[in-house]
Amino acid sequence: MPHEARTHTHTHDLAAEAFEPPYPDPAPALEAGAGAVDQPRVAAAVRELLLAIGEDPDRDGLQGTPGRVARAYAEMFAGLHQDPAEILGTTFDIGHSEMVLVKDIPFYSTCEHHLVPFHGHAHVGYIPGHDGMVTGLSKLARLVDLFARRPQVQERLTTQIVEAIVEHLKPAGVIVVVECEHLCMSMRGVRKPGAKTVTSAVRGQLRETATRAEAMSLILGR
Ligand SMILES: Nc1nc2c(ncn2[C@@H]2O[C@H](COP(=O)(O)OP(=O)(O)OP(=O)(O)O)[C@@H](O)[C@H]2O)c(=O)[nH]1
Ligand SMILES: [Zn+2]
Repeated sequence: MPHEARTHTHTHDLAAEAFEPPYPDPAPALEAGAGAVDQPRVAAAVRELLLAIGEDPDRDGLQGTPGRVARAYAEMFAGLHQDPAEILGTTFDIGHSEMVLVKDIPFYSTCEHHLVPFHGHAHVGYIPGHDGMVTGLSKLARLVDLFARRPQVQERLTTQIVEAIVEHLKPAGVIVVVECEHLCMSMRGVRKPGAKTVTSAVRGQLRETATRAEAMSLILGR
């Protein structure tokens, strides 16, 4: 199983303890969005799907499956109905102007091509803007989940996280690195279990060679 998210800051005076724990975290925002997936419609479609693959949706083991899948989809696609502004609306003015990085954030997403999972870790770092505003550490992990809980491709997931931070935190720089295994490449198709795809998106000061190298060494130093 994925290891726990860890946090690096340049200075020890950043009172990380004062914030919420970065991960794991109950997700009330997830429940708020769950109602927006049309569960009866999903259940009807799953029943149809079972018939289409040659199964009997009325046999004992499958009777509850359409409803179960509908509830699972409400959770897995809740991010379609959530607004990043609500997550990143909580900011703290602590006058911190050094890099903050939450790394090894585990997540699960769904490949939009095959509707099977892809999963891995996201590393999210930023340098606060001139106003020194930071967000709660857990909010970065929530942001990853928000965009992961949609039909996705890894590249878009990566840039959506970066762009949301740019838009809502107005930071001096942002870096997001995402590493995943795609089950559509493992369990079917080309069948290469263990192959990892790494994507990154970088904005602002973190594009500069030295700052970027520092972020990457923090991300890679396990
Ligand atoms: N760029 C990108 N490609 C992805 C992602 N997830 C899945 N894919 C790829 O999407 C492609 C879809 O290709 P198609 O040829 O339309 O579908 P397919 O016949 O099922 O392809 P195979 O997986 O090669 O069997 C595949 O190459 C997948 O590996 C992703 O997050 N990013
Ligand atoms: Zn796929």
